[in-house]
Amino acid sequence: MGIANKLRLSSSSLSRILHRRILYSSAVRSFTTSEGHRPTIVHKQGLDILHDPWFNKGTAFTMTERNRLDLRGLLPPNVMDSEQQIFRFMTDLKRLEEQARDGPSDPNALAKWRILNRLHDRNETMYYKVLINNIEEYAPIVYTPTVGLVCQNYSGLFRRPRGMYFSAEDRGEMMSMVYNWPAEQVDMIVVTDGSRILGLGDLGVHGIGIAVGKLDLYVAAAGINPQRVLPVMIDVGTNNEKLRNDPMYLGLQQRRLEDDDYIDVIDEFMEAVYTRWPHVIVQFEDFQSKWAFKLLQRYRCTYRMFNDDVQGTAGVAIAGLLGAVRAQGRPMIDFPKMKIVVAGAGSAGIGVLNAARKTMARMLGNTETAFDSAQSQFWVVDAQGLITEGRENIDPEAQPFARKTKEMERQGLKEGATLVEVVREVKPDVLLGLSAVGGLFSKEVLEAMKGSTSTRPAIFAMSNPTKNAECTPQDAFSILGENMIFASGSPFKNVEFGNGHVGHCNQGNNMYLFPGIGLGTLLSGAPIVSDGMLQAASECLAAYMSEEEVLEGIIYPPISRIRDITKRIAAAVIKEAIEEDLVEGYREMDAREIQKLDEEGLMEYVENNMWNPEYPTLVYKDD
Ligand SMILES: NC(=O)c1ccc[n+]([C@@H]2O[C@H](COP(=O)([O-])OP(=O)(O)OC[C@H]3O[C@@H](n4cnc5c(N)ncnc54)[C@H](O)[C@@H]3O)[C@@H](O)[C@H]2O)c1
Ligand SMILES: O=C(O)C[C@H](O)C(=O)O
Ligand SMILES: [Mg+2]
Repeated sequence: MGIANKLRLSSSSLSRILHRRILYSSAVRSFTTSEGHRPTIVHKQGLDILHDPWFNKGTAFTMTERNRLDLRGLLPPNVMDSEQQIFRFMTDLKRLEEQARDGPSDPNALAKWRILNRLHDRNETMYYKVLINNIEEYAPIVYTPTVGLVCQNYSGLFRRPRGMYFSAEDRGEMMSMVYNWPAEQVDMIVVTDGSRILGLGDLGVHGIGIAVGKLDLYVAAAGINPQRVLPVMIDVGTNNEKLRNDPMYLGLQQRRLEDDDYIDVIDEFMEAVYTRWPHVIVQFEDFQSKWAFKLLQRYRCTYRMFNDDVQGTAGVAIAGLLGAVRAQGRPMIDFPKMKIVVAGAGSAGIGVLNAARKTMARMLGNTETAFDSAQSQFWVVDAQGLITEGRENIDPEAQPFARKTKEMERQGLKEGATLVEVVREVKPDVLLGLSAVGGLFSKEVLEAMKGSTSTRPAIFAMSNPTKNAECTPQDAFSILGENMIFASGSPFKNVEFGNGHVGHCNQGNNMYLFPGIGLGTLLSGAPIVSDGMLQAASECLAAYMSEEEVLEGIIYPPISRIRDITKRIAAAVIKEAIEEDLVEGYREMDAREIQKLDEEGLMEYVENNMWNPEYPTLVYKDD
């Protein structure tokens, strides 16, 4: 009996296997003959070779090979030898044993991530079906908070590369490198430089995990076709000394580029991707605040881009704050009366402050006095305490929110006052944290919130991941009582009071906005993401919760409804783009056809353009 019969193989599978064996034996021969390094001929390039277990060397491909085989940009920049690779692998293996022994609160989180990641590599359709059908259970694995742990352990977890890497070493090469990506069309890029990953600081090239996680939500929530998403890591070095000295680190082991050197790299990246994919949308993610604002200003009028931490977070926070107003049984229009203390004046905190001030001013009629009046509703505390005009070297982004010294004196507060002092004196309606400092809302601070003049004080502990949350819902409800409103950036369980009542823990995370902003922008064809489009997204989220829900303290939807809310947000974004005359069409739909759609038509248009994880029938055709 022949081998094919024995194994029940078709003749074509058999010839494929024999062909591989021939290649393999010739590969082995070439490395074992006395001639030493005689090259092996391969007939593959790019991702095909990385996905071929016979030829793949992963991070051990030399720079010459990366150039010769069109691999440039498809691997993290640090070239390793096989000894280093094995060291990395073994360390990871041992770490798994340690984690099982002394692991974090969910000892299975990383194991679940590994299993899902392997499925992602094997079968995209099945992966997204699993994710969509179990989004509540697995969003915390592929996204916040586990994605933070993944980035922290990325040198060990790295298996198959996903996405593209552009590094400081690639200057002058990016325009050609971008063609190494196999997809002819890319709709959505999420890019990071790894400088501020969640509240975990500078994780350098390992920050790629956050771009992968955000794009998972683009596919799961917004139905962006997974063949048309691209996670990108721009490696300009790292200021994390531990990583720079770690032999397992996958990125450039040098300090971060600064000033014009840094801008040149980002400019070159933007030019390269927009040259190949002129309609792509680029979401900037987890850039340290000093660059987040500058890059946003630099690109937002020329490219279809937005910064999720600045703009997405702002929209989600506004929707939640309006929910907190409604939860008091008051109309949204009462928002300008809210006193808000914000802890954290970085990219997220300032983004929220700017948007909240704008929303209040608009509600008050957009006059100059309206603007001043809105401004006086905020007290901002950063690492150095309350920000006042007395602050030396004040960050220009925070300057507009610096309180007047005299006015603060009247309130019994001075420059640098502590958070607890500010809360005690101001008695705010809302205490909102975007500080990345876990436990910042201490017992003392929460006790001070008891003095709030609101009938339903609200705590927004928005920092990620879980251990960076300013407080837990248990802490907050136990001190402030059942009536308060609570939201956190990472998911927590609701609090049971034991009397049949439940303290709702809302997840105030930009995941409720960015997928809809991206999808709406894509389907409208708008050349930029305007303030109006962002505002429409935020208003849509704010209006999503019913009166009964908000009165129960539910101010954000459960994640199980993320696909529905995303669809509505996308439609609202397109509607606003139509009103602003920004629509330029998408694929076969030209601008005029989109402009004619009514609300129902818009929803249908969005729904029809969302990818669903269904297997298509495949038919073979020779080239
Ligand atoms: N929930 C969400 O959707 C969401 C969105 C974006 C960012 N975030 C989280 O927000 C956090 C901050 O992000 P960022 O980009 O603004 O970071 P950042 O580093 O730019 O800013 C952090 C700010 O916190 C301040 N700070 C530090 N210690 C403080 C203290 N003891 N008291 C008061 N303020 C203090 C710093 O001075 C700085 O102004 C991160 O944990 C991030 O994960 C959450
Ligand atoms: O990534 C998240 O979960 C939200 C946000 O973008 C963050 O940086 O924390
Ligand atoms: Mg972020």
